Amino acid sequence: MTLYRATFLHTPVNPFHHSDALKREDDGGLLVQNGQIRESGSFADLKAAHPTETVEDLRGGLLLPGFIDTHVHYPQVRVIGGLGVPLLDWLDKYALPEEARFGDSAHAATVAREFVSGLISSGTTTALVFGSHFANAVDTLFQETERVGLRTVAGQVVSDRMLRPELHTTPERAYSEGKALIEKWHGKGENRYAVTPRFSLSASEGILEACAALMKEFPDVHFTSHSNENLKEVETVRQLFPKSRDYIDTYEQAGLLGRRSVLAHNVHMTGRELSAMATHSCTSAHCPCSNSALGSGFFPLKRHLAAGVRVSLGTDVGGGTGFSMLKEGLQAYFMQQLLGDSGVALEPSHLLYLATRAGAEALEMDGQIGDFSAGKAFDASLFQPPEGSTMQAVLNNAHSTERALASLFAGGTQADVKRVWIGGKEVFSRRETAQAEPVSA
Ligand SMILES: O=c1[nH]c(=O)c2nc[nH]c2[nH]1
Ligand SMILES: [Zn+2]
Repeated sequence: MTLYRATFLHTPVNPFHHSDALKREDDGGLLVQNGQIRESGSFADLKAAHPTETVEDLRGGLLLPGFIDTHVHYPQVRVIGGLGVPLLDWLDKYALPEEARFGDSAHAATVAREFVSGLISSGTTTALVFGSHFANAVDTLFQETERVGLRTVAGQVVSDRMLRPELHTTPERAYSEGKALIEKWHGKGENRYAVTPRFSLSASEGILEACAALMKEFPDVHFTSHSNENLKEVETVRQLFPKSRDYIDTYEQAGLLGRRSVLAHNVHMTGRELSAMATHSCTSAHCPCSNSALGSGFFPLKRHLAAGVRVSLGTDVGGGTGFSMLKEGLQAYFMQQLLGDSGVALEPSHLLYLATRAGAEALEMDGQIGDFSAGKAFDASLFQPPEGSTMQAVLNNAHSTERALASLFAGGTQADVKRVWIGGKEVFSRRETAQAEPVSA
């Protein structure tokens, strides 16, 4: 066993429901055996109870549960920064031309490495990933996540209209390729499968039926898609599905909504859509950097909370601006502040929860990951700014651990991630003199 000694923070319960949800140990201890936290508390108590265990001293930084990114696109790493256009133009101009390249297996493999290392070097240890339209590229992604050890829920993206011909499939192929990927990867190591129609705009009823058939056959797979992101998209979906009551209903009628369903964005929601999401116990993945970059709008967090809809956080790379969940937390905070009375005044506890435990709940993995309670996997990121950096001065002089956490969300970047563990295995360690690189498996 290893006894980690660190200043740590976590949110074992939901701060939107419990005012004292943020737990912190200024001189804490986490006793880890076979990748699992056995005991969690103050270092002095754990040391007294286990005097002979090896101590690993992580003091000098902040140890947080690994981030859980619940909406991120594997084939969009290289289009980060396509600014200045709204969603549908952004897809045509930036995302889809790049995604069409993933039929090339060498390109898919190179970007899979860029993608996985981008996530873990940002402190993300679990991700719900929009895969590629090409089954081979999804297979390549799973090989890379398995090699590195990233906890991954991912799937082949399926569509049969309004994108580009090379990205279109048929309901029959969507079913057969999805089934083969599920049989190969779902439940293998830390990989799980998510049935992933791109969005109702590009998915006929036939594609949604094929998705539903997969979910019926494999009831414990996940479901993810986009919804209600952009007003032009919402209007087009309304015209394409005249029998549906609204956007959410296109998925609901197909039988795709449930406890393991995560819908990204949900910026433009009717009251009925929010109650349908609450009824089906699904999650909204809020992607504030993407919503800002694409001018999609303000996420109605207050209405989600009032309706009892789960909310988690996603970077939405590459509509989003990078892999940092710290930046997403800050942007979520900014946008809620700008909403005035219609916004929610987010505190550091909310930001940490949204970036960690909320994602675990969205994926129904909260019994396993998301915080530092005993029984959870040791998925953790050590934030320790480089010597001489501004962030080091700020953290070293913070008046409290909670203030340090707020400062980390305000100014922390990938450069501040020093070490990352998944299931007790170190998957990233910053080189002090060279570019950050993942530790190979
Ligand atoms: O932010 C987004 N990124 C995408 O790639 C996409 N596809 C459909 N809808 C989308 N929204
Ligand atoms: Zn997206």
